[in-house]
Amino acid sequence: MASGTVAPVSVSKGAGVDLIPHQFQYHTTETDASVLLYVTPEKAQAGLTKLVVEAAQAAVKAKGAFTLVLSGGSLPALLGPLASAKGIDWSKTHIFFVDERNVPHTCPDSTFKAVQEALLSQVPIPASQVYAIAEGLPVEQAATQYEGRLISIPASALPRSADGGFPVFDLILLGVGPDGHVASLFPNRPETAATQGWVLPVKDSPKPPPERITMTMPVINAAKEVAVVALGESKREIVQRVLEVQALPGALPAQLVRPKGGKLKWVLDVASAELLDVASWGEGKEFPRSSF
Ligand SMILES: O=C(O)[C@H](O)[C@@H](O)[C@H](O)[C@H](O)COP(=O)(O)O
Repeated sequence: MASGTVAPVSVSKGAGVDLIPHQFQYHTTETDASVLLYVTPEKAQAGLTKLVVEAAQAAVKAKGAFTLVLSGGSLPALLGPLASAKGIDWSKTHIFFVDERNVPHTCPDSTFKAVQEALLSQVPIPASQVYAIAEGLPVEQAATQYEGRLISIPASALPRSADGGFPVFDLILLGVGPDGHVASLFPNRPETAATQGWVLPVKDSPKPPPERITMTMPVINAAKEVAVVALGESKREIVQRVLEVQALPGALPAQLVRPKGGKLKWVLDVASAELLDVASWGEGKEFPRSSF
């Protein structure tokens, strides 16, 4: 099929459908997102690795540094292949956490611990370039301390956005919870609606553990690129709601993820995309698409 032609996209679960990864602009009432749709979680993981490598190479070429921001949950377990990927200069890479549980780094709940085990322990990244939260502080102080560390990074390595002076990270990898939360920005919570500040404390989080720090939505939306990674059948309802259902502002925080000057990608597999009305993808909309 010639590239650029428009045709309905049918997504069938399981073998026999070779939906090789391609990118189409997927316009819904809610979100203009590029969807990277993979047949299996393994292919999605490979696609995610490629996405990170490409962002790293572009950033280092442009400014000599790559700033990568990670989420917790199931995301760290997907990062292993980055350790052997060609094209990432770890001496120029800086790792941050879009949110983090306010627990010791040795605690099983610690996202830093999960990322350390899955990736950082296998790559030559200088410890000073991994921005873990301070341990043992009250959560308000942990948030203030983390924000202070970000603010102290020179704009040469971490540029600031024109509107609001928020940090412009090169790539932020988000997960999405069943209630549509991203980072530790939960539905209808004041932190989610915050328009000021870079890092906020979260208490009584609906998702345990209860105390967290989180970057704010303006920081997420200042990024050059944001990828929301949602794989597997358990994500299919929330993926369909976020991408296809109009919700009140703040009710589905993932719908607030709209990087102003950047790219937004949803990394899905057939299982998580199963409920999407993909047939409408072809209705009168131009889909720059590779061949099937
Ligand atoms: O620290 C956290 O809990 C995460 O940052 C959180 O935002 C996570 O990304 C979502 O809850 C999805 O988690 P799963 O991918 O494990 O469902």
